[in-house]
Amino acid sequence: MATGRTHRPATRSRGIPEATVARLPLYLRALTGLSERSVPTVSSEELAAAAGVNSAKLRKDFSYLGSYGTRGVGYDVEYLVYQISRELGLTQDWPVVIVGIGNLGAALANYGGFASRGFRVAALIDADPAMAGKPVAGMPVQHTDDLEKIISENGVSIGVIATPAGAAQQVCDRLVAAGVTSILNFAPTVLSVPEGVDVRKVDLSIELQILAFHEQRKAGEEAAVAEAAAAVVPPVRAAGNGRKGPDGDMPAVMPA
Ligand SMILES: NC(=O)c1ccc[n+]([C@@H]2O[C@H](COP(=O)([O-])OP(=O)(O)OC[C@H]3O[C@@H](n4cnc5c(N)ncnc54)[C@H](O)[C@@H]3O)[C@@H](O)[C@H]2O)c1
Repeated sequence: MATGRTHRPATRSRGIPEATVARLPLYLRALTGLSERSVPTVSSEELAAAAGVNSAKLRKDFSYLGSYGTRGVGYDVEYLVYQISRELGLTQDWPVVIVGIGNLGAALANYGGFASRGFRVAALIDADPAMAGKPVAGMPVQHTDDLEKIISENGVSIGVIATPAGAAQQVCDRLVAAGVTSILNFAPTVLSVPEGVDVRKVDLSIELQILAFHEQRKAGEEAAVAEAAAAVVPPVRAAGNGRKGPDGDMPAVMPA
């Protein structure tokens, strides 16, 4: 659901294409589910179905990791979890700051899924002085005045922006100047960043608009099918025994 804007080339330095990198979290999520259920091995077909990916694509993706599975047995779930986590850099802890602790920022701060995936929320930052010191998700909100200090003291390289759109570029510039090199942007605006800084944009309304497009197309197709059905001339009854078939009007024996 994230749409990426990145300054990296389409193929990463270690030869793993960006499209493969984008699918690794899907495999990891499916594998984590299997691991939690203590499933020891999984076939490429099963894993592909669980991740919502084509199995040939999955095998090709895993070949970049040097993982080929064992014929008749499949892939070792735990080892694959380790391999993908290592490839994504999740075997280390990533401190993250969230800037803009309104409705969305607070919801993100309260989301337990970051920590379980190796992302530690190191600080919550907001420009509203009235929020400073107030606890959200068990942490005191800190004022933007201290943004640079917080980034440097916590060695933060990933920043999450959940401010209004009008403030996002300025927040982004400060994060980048303070040393952040990856940004997850929830604000509905396009951010400009220097070379070497990765930006991922999440916009649920864009996802909904895409679904609306498909809904509209489905409705159009249904209308066309209904129109075509209405236009069909009833079949001519076969000359012959005059008996009706099991479908009522249809003759039991269709004319050649
Ligand atoms: N991507 C999505 O799918 C999605 C979904 C919901 C909201 N949003 C966007 O997320 C953003 C936040 O939405 P919300 O409903 O939480 O808004 P909100 O008004 O509840 O919260 C915004 C917070 O940002 C703070 N803020 C404002 N300027 C700031 C600055 N310069 N530095 C630091 N903090 C600052 C405010 O004090 C406030 O606490 C909006 O841009 C909204 O459009 C995106």
